[in-house]
Amino acid sequence: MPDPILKVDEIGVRFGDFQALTAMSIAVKPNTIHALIGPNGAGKTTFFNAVTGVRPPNSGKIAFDGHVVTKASAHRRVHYGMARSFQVTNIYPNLTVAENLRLAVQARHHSEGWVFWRSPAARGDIAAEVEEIMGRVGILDRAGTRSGDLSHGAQRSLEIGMALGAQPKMICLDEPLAGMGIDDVHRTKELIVSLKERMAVLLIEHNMSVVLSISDFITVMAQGKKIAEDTPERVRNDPAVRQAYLGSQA
Ligand SMILES: Nc1ncnc2c1ncn2[C@@H]1O[C@H](COP(=O)(O)OP(=O)(O)OP(=O)(O)O)[C@@H](O)[C@H]1O
Repeated sequence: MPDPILKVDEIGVRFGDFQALTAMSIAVKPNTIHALIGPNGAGKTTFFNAVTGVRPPNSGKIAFDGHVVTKASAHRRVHYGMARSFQVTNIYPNLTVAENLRLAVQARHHSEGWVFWRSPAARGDIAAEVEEIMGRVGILDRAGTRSGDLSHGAQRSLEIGMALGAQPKMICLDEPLAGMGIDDVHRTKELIVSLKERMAVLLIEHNMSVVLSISDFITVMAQGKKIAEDTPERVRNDPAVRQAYLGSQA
């Protein structure tokens, strides 16, 4: 059994007097899709923010790939191999798809201290990588399109592509299917499944049929706490999970 790439132990997040997260723990294994679900306000985004360094927790511990990152900056976490789709979304709408991706790939080379990326050979490597990413996320035919002119679905694909430019060990996707039409949902679902060949995927997603069909593990949250964690099959039949969802709709 491989060690988890992400290990979160009993973290808590408080906003003033409000305890938004209480003793949340999770272990994400390499090359798996681990989904985080729960009714609105359950604390999923707060948890993501704690994991990715947007808002570090008030208590508990977070380890990523063997490094304790509980209080580390978002930048340091990226350096260790954590990516978050919208965080690297600094998509420049006036640049083309290929130009945006080139910036993402170059940023990685730069942070690796590889100062020769301006050489013709390195430029060739970067161009090949950009092309490979566009192929993977399904926007190769949009290489020359101004990013601001992309459809919503293609823009989300570009966001994921930008995150892939960092060659992460884990990618955090916050509602990647939100606002997508049926075709884009299907394509993005296939893309997410393909990601786990190379990395772990931590996913917040409200589209339950997709979550149940692609996840290896599901953690269910309600009111800032973990209420269940299991395979999709078992989570689907868990009475506490049904109660949490029904309760939220009442
Ligand atoms: N900056 C903040 N200050 C105060 N309360 C906050 C803050 N951010 C979130 N909360 C509260 O923390 C709780 C958890 O919110 P969070 O956004 O993490 O839930 P969520 O599970 O992501 O919900 P959704 O599915 O609707 O996105 C909510 O009650 C929310 O109002």
